[in-house]
Parts: sequence; C-alpha cells; structure tokens
Amino acid sequence: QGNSGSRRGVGQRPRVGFYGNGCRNVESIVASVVRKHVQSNPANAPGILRMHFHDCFVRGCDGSVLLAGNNTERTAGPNRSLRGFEAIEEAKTRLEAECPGMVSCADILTLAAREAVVLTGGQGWRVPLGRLDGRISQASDVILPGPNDAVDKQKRDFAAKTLNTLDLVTLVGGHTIGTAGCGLVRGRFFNFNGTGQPDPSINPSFVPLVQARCPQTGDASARVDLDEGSAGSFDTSFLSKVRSSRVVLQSDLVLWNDTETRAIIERFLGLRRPPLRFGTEFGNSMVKMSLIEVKTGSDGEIRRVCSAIN
Ligand code: HEM
Ligand SMILES: [Ca+2]
Ligand SMILES: [Ca+2]
Repeated sequence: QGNSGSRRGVGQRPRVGFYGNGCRNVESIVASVVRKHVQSNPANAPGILRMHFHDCFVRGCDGSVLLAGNNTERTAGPNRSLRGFEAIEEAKTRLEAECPGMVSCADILTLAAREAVVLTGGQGWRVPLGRLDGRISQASDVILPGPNDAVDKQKRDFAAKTLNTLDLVTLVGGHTIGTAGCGLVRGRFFNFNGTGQPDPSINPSFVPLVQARCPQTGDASARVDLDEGSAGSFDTSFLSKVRSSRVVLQSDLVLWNDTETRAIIERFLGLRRPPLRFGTEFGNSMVKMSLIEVKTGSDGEIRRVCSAIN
C-alpha cells in the first residue's frame, strides 16, 4: 500500500514508511547520492546537517532553505556558508525519474541529514516522512541562534521550536563535525571585547592553535574545526572539548557555565548519573527537530526541482 502526495491529509503527521511501495527506494537513493557527494567532498556532510537545522528553524522543515533566487533564505548571512545543495538537487532528479511527483525536497533534506551523520560514523535512526515543500522563502525570515548567544537565549530559541534543553545540548553536539569561518571566531582569539587579549574563558593552550589557523589579518573565509582533531567523526569528542574549553564558538563554550547544560554534557561523557547515550539522543532530538511546523495539507506542494517552487 503506497502513498502519493495526494493522500497527505490536512493535519496528518509525517510517519516512518510514508512512501511505502509508491517509492520503495527513496531511502537508498538519497543515501547513495549523499554518499557520492560526501566522498567527493567531505565538507558536504556537515554542510547538509546544518542545512537541515536552518531549514527547520525558519518556516519549519519545508525545504524553504533550498529555494534559489533574489532575497530567498539562501541569500541571508548565516546561509551563505551552507554547503551540499547539489547533493539534494541530484537526489531529487533521481527520485523524479524513479517516482515522479512523490517525494518532497523537505523529506529529501531530512533523509540526507541522517545520512550525513551515518557517513561520519554516527548512529542512524528511523526518519518519519511525508512533509510537503513550502512556497515561501524570504531572507528577512532568517533569524537563527547566533555564535555569541548566551545559554538562556539558546534555551529560549529552542523552546520556541518545541525543543527542550536536552534537545539543545544534544543537537548542538552536532558541532562534532564540520567547521566555522575564521571571520566569525577569530575576534575572540585575538582581541576579546577590545581588551587586546583572547577571551580568558578559552583554554589558553587552545588559543595559539586557532590563532595559527585563523591569523588576524588572514583570509576571513578560511575555516577552523568546530571539534579540533575530530571534525570528521560523529562522536562525543566535541562535548569533551566543551568541558575543557577548547571550542571556537562562544555559544558552545558557555554551555559549560550553565548548571543545567553542564549536567547534560556530564551525563553524555559518563561523568554523572544517569548516563545518556549521545548516539541515541541525537536521533531522538533530530526526529523532534524534523517535525517542526511541517506542512502536510494544502499549505504545501511537491516541488519538481528543489531550487524553485512549481
Ligand atoms: C544554538 C544553536 C546553534 C548555533 C548558535 C550554531 C552556530 C553555528 C555557527 C556559527 C557555525 C559556523 C558557520 C560558518 O562559519 O560557516 C555552525 C556550524 C555548524 N553547525 Fe551549528 N549552531 C547551532 C546549532 C546547530 C544544530 C542544531 C545543528 C544540527 C543538528 C548544527 C550543525 C552545525 C554543523 C554541522 C556545522 C558545520 C557546518 C560546516 O562545516 O559547513 N548547529 N553552527
Ligand atoms: Ca524551512
Ligand atoms: Ca567529532
């Protein structure tokens, strides 16, 4: 019993197995296309994971981040460094050949994000499917948590999207892969708040490393690992780096100062009971994030290409 786009009723939630026989190979097709793109450029894995987050936090998980053109979300500051659009578009092309008009770009991006985690050594999870694609994408809607946000602000931003503090710490744990632009981080490593000194809350032994990677007058678009030495592996190493203050984003560093977020990190690292398993929690929180404000009724469509509305 397969499903087609026309059977997405108003108010129906995405569910595991949604496409059924209607598009049997949807998961394996997305997996193989993403694998190919990550093999040719490993930066696509973190790029795609972050893209899914940026999609879900702006107008819900509706593929709005994928639309190209003047003043679309893609043109907004935080999205200019997104990577992996070609992988999503190629998966869409393959799926249009296999099961035309059935699989939304929002679903493809959701599946691709899981694949990015699995390809970097993370644990997989079952992905509910059946999202529709949105028709609106505006740069002015792109209001996302920022790299200098305090913990309370991060908690509030996530709570506004139905995500609790465990989800926050877990999902930010996604910074276990990928990189940040030097232009965004180096200020705190050379001249913190006009002091002429690095941010004193950064581990002093970590400072020269980032200074070398991101020279003060060097290329602002050079990139530095979010999880130094483990930026290609989906593991708990990033959370240990938060514990030892060896991370480049201030928003990550401060997660150790708040008693609640610190306790969660300690549980992930086995330093506090009851322990939490990062692999399991990451899948759980990703499923929650992937269900933010999804479109399933007349408010969406199945795009023919992911970069443009029909
Ligand atoms: C408080 C929430 C968050 C903040 C403030 C934040 C901030 C950032 C910043 C500033 C960068 C560097 C971007 C660049 O310079 O190109 C980044 C990268 C990244 N973020 Fe986040 N992020 C947050 C949550 C998340 C979540 C929920 C995920 C996914 C589950 C995620 C996944 C990533 C990944 C994978 C990268 C690396 C991207 C790449 O290498 O291309 N982040 N984040
Ligand atoms: Ca969206
Ligand atoms: Ca890592």
